[in-house]
Amino acid sequence: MPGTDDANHLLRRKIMGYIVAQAIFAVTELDVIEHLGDDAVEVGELAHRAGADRDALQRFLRVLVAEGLFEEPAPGVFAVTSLGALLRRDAPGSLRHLTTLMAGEAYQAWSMATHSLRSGQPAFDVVFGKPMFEWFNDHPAAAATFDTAQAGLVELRLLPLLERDWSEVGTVVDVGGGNGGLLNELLARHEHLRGVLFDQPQVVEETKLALTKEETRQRCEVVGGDFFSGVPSGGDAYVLAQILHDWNDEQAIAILRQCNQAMPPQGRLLILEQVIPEDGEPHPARLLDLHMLVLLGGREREESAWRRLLTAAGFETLHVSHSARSSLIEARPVAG
Ligand SMILES: C[S@@+](CC[C@H](N)C(=O)[O-])C[C@H]1O[C@@H](n2cnc3c(N)ncnc32)[C@H](O)[C@@H]1O
Repeated sequence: MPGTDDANHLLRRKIMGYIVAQAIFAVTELDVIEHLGDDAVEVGELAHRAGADRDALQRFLRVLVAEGLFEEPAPGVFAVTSLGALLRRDAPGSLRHLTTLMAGEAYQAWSMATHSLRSGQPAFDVVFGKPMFEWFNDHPAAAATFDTAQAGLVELRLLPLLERDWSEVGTVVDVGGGNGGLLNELLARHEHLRGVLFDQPQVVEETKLALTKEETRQRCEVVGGDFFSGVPSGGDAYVLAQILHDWNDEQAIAILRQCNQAMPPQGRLLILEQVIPEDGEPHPARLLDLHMLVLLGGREREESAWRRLLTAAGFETLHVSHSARSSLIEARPVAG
């Protein structure tokens, strides 16, 4: 086709990029991938199963065939590719939860991205009238969806934490532990560990229900509070998973200082985040960096920025290990 490779075509695709994302959100919301299963299904039948308009579904799917999520082995017959199958609810490391987190309120916040560009402040607050976590406090159903999606992504991020040597740790405090998914996994795999789950009071009320295994529940204390005012003391290790990227440097240092004050001199701080590679290459963490700005005024950080932040909060960085899905930064309080 003439002109497909030229700059005009390339740029038009980028400008219209949110159409692809929205098409993915929409077919995910109608469970199209679940309705297809492993079969190739005629679009009329698929539309019936998913409760979609036949013509619209065919047009949505053809956009996503071009994006590699579906294939059309015969005209009007569709099947899921291995890429699309990553959105299945039961796929190991399913990315379905990521679509939940990118759609809805998050997507609406992006409509005011220029505000973030001008001011360095979160667009979410302008669109919804208050900061995101405060807004969630007033909207429990949306908060529950957010918490469930966060917990669903835990599987992707957890590996560097699980692979760590926990033999020296008795009690682990999960600061901002959400609905307990991470601690659940950790305690289930390491039977000697005791856990303290710490989050906002209204979040931990829900969390008590999420600690599914009775045996795990017995080894886990659930504490409500505000990590800007203090965090539970007495832990050997303090986990901050996807917490500090929600906040700007000043706020992140304030949270880190609270952890520093709560932990013993030989304690360990374990930060699980996406670290932006310093090489300038495209990376999902770079996109997430802007997402954190638009939603929360937060940021993703390069390793050098993490080290600076930790130093400012009275920690010594011990090591940083990178895996495909997340990085684990380990630090200890500086003596004195
Ligand atoms: C992005 S979620 C991360 C949840 C979990 N650590 C994970 O990895 O899935 C951020 C968490 O910080 C909690 N949070 C926000 N502000 C807080 C505060 N002031 N004190 C305690 N927790 C807070 C939220 O309730 C939420 O559960």
